[in-house]
Amino acid sequence: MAEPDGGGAEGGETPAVVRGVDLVREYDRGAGGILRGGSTPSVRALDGVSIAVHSGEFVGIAGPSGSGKSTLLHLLAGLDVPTAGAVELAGEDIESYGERGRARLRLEHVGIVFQRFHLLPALSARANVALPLVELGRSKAERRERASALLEEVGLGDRMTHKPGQLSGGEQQRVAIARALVTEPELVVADEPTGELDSETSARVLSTLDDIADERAVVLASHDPQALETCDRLVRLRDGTRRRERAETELR
Ligand SMILES: Nc1ncnc2c1ncn2[C@@H]1O[C@H](COP(=O)(O)OP(=O)(O)OP(=O)(O)O)[C@@H](O)[C@H]1O
Repeated sequence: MAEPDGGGAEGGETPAVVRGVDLVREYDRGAGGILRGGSTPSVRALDGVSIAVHSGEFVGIAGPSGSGKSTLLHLLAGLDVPTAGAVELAGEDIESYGERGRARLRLEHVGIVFQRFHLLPALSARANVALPLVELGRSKAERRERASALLEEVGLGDRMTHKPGQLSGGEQQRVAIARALVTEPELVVADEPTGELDSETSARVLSTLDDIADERAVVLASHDPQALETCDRLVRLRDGTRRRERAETELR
C-alpha cells in the first residue's frame, strides 16, 4: 500500500501496525432526510484522511466535536469500513473481510477502550478481563492466570472479584484497559477514555495507556487536553480532513 502523505513521523522502517490511506466515510442522514426526488443526502464525516501508526507509538486524534475523530478510530479498529480508501490492519486489507472476518481480525489484533467502559455488570473484574479469551477458546486456567496478571499490572490486584458496580470510574476504566490487552493486541484504540473521569483518575489511566504503548500501537481520540498532552504525536482533524501537522515540540 502507498505511504500516506502524513509527514516524516509516519514513515518508519518497520511496517505500520495500522495504516489508513485516503479514507472517506459517508453516512446516510437516514430516512428522515430523503430529499424530494428520492436521493438521500449524506454526511461526509471523513474526507481523504491518511494515517499510519507504528508499534511503540502513542498517537492522539484531536479536533472539535463532529470533526471525525470517532469515525477515524472506528475505521482503524476495523469496527467499520470506509466508503472509499483503504485500511490495512496487521498487514491485512480489511476490505477483503466480511463482518465475521473483521470481528475475528479485531479479536486477534485490536483492543478497544470506550468512554463508558462497556463492562458486563454481572461479571467480576477478572471475568470481564478474561471474556475475549473465552471467544478465542482458551482454557479456564489460562484465562484466569492471564486476567489476574493483567489486573495486577493495572494496579487492581486487590479488586479481582469485585463487580463493576463496586468499582470507581477510574478502576472500571483500568479493568477495561486490562480487557483490551488480554489478547495481546498489536493495536489498542481508546475513544475518549478519560471522558467520565476526574483529572487525577485520568492521569492514572493515561499513564497506563502510555506504558502499554511501549510495545504496541495506541491510538486515542479525545477532546481532553490532558489526554492529548500524554500522546507522542497528534493527528488534528477539522471537518473530516487532516490539518497540517505542527512540530512535535509545539504539541507538548
Ligand atoms: N452513524 C452515523 N450516522 C450519521 N452521521 C454520523 C454517524 N456517526 C457520525 N456521524 C456524523 O459524522 C460526523 C463526524 O462524527 P464523529 O463522531 O466521527 O466526530 P467526533 O469528532 O468523534 O465528534 P465528538 O468529539 O463529538 O465525539 C458528524 O457530523 C456526525 O454527526
